[in-house]
Amino acid sequence: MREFELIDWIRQLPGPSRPDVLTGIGDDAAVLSVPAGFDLIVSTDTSVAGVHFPHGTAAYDVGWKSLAVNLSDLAAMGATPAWVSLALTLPKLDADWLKGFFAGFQALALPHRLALIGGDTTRGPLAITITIHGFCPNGQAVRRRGARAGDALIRIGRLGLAAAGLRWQLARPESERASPLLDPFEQQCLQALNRPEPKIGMDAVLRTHASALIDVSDGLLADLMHVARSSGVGAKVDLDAIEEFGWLSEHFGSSEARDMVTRGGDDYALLAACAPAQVDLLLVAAKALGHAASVIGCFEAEPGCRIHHHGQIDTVGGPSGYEHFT
Ligand SMILES: Nc1ncnc2c1ncn2[C@@H]1O[C@H](COP(=O)(O)OP(=O)(O)OP(=O)(O)O)[C@@H](O)[C@H]1O
Ligand SMILES: Cc1ncc(C[n+]2csc(CCOP(=O)(O)O)c2C)c(N)n1
Ligand SMILES: [Mg+2]
Repeated sequence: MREFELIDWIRQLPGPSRPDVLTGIGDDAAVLSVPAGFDLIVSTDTSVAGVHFPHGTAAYDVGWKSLAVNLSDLAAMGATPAWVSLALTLPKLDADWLKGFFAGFQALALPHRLALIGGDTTRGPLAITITIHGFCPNGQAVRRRGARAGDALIRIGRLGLAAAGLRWQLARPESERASPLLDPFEQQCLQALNRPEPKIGMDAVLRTHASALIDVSDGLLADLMHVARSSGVGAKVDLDAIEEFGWLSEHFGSSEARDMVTRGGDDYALLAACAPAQVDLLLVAAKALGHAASVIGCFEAEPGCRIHHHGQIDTVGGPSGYEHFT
């Protein structure tokens, strides 16, 4: 297969019919029409082999996760996704790998009516960069900066399981990392790492009831700190309210479990600030879509983040999540 054959093959993959794509793959640039009354919401995320996913990860999972992390950023704005562009850097053109990658990519793109509108293909160490575009009714995107003291802190999605999955995955030889794990809890954690479920489909509810939103990519505390700082408030997290902490403690002990839940990252859960009167509406909507959702703390006037655990209060200092270049 050659570069242009690959692009022709990508072009004929099934996609949703979207009248807002005036020109898609095949010209110097895509031509797109933003519906009247909506803001365009845009986000980019790169996934690099050995950095964002272990070497040896199944091609399907690489395709799924590269798109899932981008969908998660749009969910975290209360936006409805519409278009993606895909920049692929590949060490070689391997037809089987590409079929697997696009099967994983399409498994998310098709049900969410996402059109692939263009991209770029180059040779180099395996890396995937996706730019995702979506819409929000004018002025209604949910920002990081709207949390108020007294708001509840809600999580939508599991925390810490992906970090455990990463631990187990990195302990296996590269050649075995594309196969499932036998133990059901280990397999659940591996699934959380490789196939994060973006919290798409509750954008309207989030726009109505969330005062601030973020998705957890770097770690619960790191991303919570972004919301707290942007909003000019502080936050408290009750570790005992996160049931995964108990599950992980059984496997790793409470100190490592706490690190996985609070600093592990790769969760792609949403954190929402929400006025107490609206909490139940948000939780019901999230659970109706099958997501784990609960109140895990609250926002407070005092700046900084505090963790409550067994009646003890710790103030968060130092690195609180994943950082490149450390
Ligand atoms: N190289 C860059 N040039 C311009 N803006 C950037 C660059 N890298 C990041 N940004 C911007 O900085 C802000 C924070 O980026 P970051 O990658 O931390 O996003 P995030 O959504 O918090 O995290 P994640 O990428 O893990 O989902 C975003 O507005 C992003 O667009
Ligand atoms: C092999 C391997 N090593 C480490 C990790 C953990 N990890 C990498 S990037 C990141 C934060 C999100 O990235 P970004 O901030 O670039 O969006 C996390 C938690 C992984 N998934 N795979
Ligand atoms: Mg984000």
